[in-house]
Amino acid sequence: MAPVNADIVNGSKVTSPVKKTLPEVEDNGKRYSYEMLVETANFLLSKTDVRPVIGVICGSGMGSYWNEGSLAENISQPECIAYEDIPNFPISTVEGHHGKLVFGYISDVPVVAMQGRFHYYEGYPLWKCCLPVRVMKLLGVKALIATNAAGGLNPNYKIGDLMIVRDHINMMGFAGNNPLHGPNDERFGPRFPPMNKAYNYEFRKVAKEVAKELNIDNMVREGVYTCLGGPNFETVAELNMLKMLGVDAVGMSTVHEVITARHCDMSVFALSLITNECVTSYDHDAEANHEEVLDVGRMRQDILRDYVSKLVNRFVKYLPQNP
Ligand SMILES: O=P(O)(O)O[C@@H]1C[C@H](O)[C@@H](CO)O1
Ligand SMILES: Nc1nc2[nH]cnc2c(=O)[nH]1
Repeated sequence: MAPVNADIVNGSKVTSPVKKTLPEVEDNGKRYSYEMLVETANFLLSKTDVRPVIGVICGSGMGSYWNEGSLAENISQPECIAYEDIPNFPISTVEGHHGKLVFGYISDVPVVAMQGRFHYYEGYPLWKCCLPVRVMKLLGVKALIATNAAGGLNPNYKIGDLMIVRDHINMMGFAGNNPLHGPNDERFGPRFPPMNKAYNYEFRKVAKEVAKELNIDNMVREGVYTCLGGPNFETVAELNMLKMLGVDAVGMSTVHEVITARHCDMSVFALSLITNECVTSYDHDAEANHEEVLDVGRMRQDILRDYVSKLVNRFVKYLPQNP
């Protein structure tokens, strides 16, 4: 047996890249009330004059890391608020991830973008990962655009493709892990919300039209996304099971955000960037890795920025009007 690495055992010379002080993510079962989130929303409204109608969640490689050309970095008249300065907000713990809300304008539409999202694998319960979605609702946001990086399971998908999410399979929910688990506050939405129209039909239709206009329809697909808890990537057997279930792309986010958004009656559009091919054979040498995810994000950031900017401009006419 190989000798134990004494440097690690005695802890004196550890060179691990892990941050020395890990952030606190435990919530000790404490839930945040409607009133606490109103306080958070009022704080944000007091810091900016922007009154966002569309919320954007930037996935890995789409502005959640420092990418100058990304969508998040190209919001006009930006006003940024760090998560750590926002009352009741979690903080981003993913190494290299930004953690800020960006208020401003995309195609002249007032928006708020999350530059860095919260993942279950960071240690946050699902309801806390989705807390910003409820805050967006209280800010007046009517539609959510959630983007993510995902592994392509559909054999026709290529690295760098974009997948409009038609539907999802809530794998974590099958095991009872749901962002709506626990007491329901009707001020957000009903106890038993439907999910069969989770991804807005008009938005998906417009997204396909815009893909044609931008001449990127050859790389834009439409399919089913699933979220697993992560942080490990999947085994060959797991991926083959998901394939049988009809999953086209696999990631670690979005599903719970979409459930939370639909619960409070926001319209939803979601887009996956296919960053890697899911390995469904034991003969295949490739291994999924986060660097590849980021590299493909960088490679596609200009296209994503232009695509999502145009979508924001077109979605605006489908937003529900105030009574
Ligand atoms: O935030 P998203 O869903 O884009 O991030 C995916 C899932 C993991 O955080 C990461 C894996 O590389 O990409
Ligand atoms: N679960 C999962 N998340 C990803 N995010 C980017 N690629 C992948 C993948 O292959 N699997």
